[in-house]
Amino acid sequence: MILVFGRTGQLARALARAAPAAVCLDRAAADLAHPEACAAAIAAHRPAAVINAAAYTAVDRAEAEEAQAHRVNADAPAAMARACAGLGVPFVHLSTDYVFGGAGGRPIAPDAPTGPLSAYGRSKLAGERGVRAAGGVHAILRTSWVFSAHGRNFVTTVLRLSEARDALRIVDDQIGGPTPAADLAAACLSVAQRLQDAPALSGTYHYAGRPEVSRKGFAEAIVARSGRKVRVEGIPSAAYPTAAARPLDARLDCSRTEAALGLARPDWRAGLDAVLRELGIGPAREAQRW
Ligand SMILES: NC(=O)C1=CN([C@@H]2O[C@H](COP(=O)(O)OP(=O)(O)OC[C@H]3O[C@@H](n4cnc5c(N)ncnc54)[C@H](O)[C@@H]3O)[C@@H](O)[C@H]2O)C=CC1
Repeated sequence: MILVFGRTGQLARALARAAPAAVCLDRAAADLAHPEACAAAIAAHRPAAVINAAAYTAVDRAEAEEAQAHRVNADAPAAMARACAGLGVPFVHLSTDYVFGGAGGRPIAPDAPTGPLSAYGRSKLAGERGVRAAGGVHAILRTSWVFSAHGRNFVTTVLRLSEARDALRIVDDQIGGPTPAADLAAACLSVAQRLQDAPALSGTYHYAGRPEVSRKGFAEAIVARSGRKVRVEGIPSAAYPTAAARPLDARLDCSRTEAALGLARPDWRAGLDAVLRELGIGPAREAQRW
């Protein structure tokens, strides 16, 4: 049995859909603000593998709640990783492009120097370190720009705003790889399986959708493929101040993931069309811009 921390988030929902036999724990069953409760849950369920799909993901709010973000994103995964190491079962943990500064001008390799710009990024980086320090069989999957039909994400936000406005102002100087939650879930399950057979594959991997795109380009694709009529205008990040700074160039180099794990990068356009179908929005037949 696979044990999943998280039940209502984007990734957790996609995991539950892809692996109906998985046991998914919500906050009432295991609150990541109490790391010892997470370790106890692992001991109680004695799973074959553990995937941590829960996290403190309120990037801007984390600036004012760094201690809480650290507990959830660093202390809890470290406790989970130690519990997994004790049982000898693989632990799959999710991390983020926000552990990087994003000024490199080229896709970022997994062993590139980190340099988070935000409290959220620092908390996720500390989580990575805690997971590695536990010394067990593990994979840290860094991903970016996750979207699905559920919750607040870039796709659902653009769709919501496009109903109410004539024009959207979207930053055009941030680039990255949008990642469908469904593909990310499949990747997590695949990695969990591979680690059971080949623990030496333990390590840090990048998994993000392709092709790389600016936030504005992503918004344009959402508008076009959903048949909305709203205009998309580009603005610099400097014109859209947020509490937390974001990396401008968050392209993740995923070649190690492809070579070592056989996981190809998902095409986010296909994932976007699937999300639009799930939401009953369409048709996604506008002229392909790529
Ligand atoms: N959403 C994104 O664009 C990105 C996400 N990630 C990472 O991917 C992973 C999955 O993210 P999503 O599914 O998009 O996040 P989400 O925000 O959709 O879901 C997070 C889940 O964690 C749960 N949670 C928060 N605090 C908790 C606590 N104290 N105890 C128990 N559960 C708690 C929430 O209830 C929610 O169900 C996370 O590790 C996140 O840091 C990485 C890069 C980008």
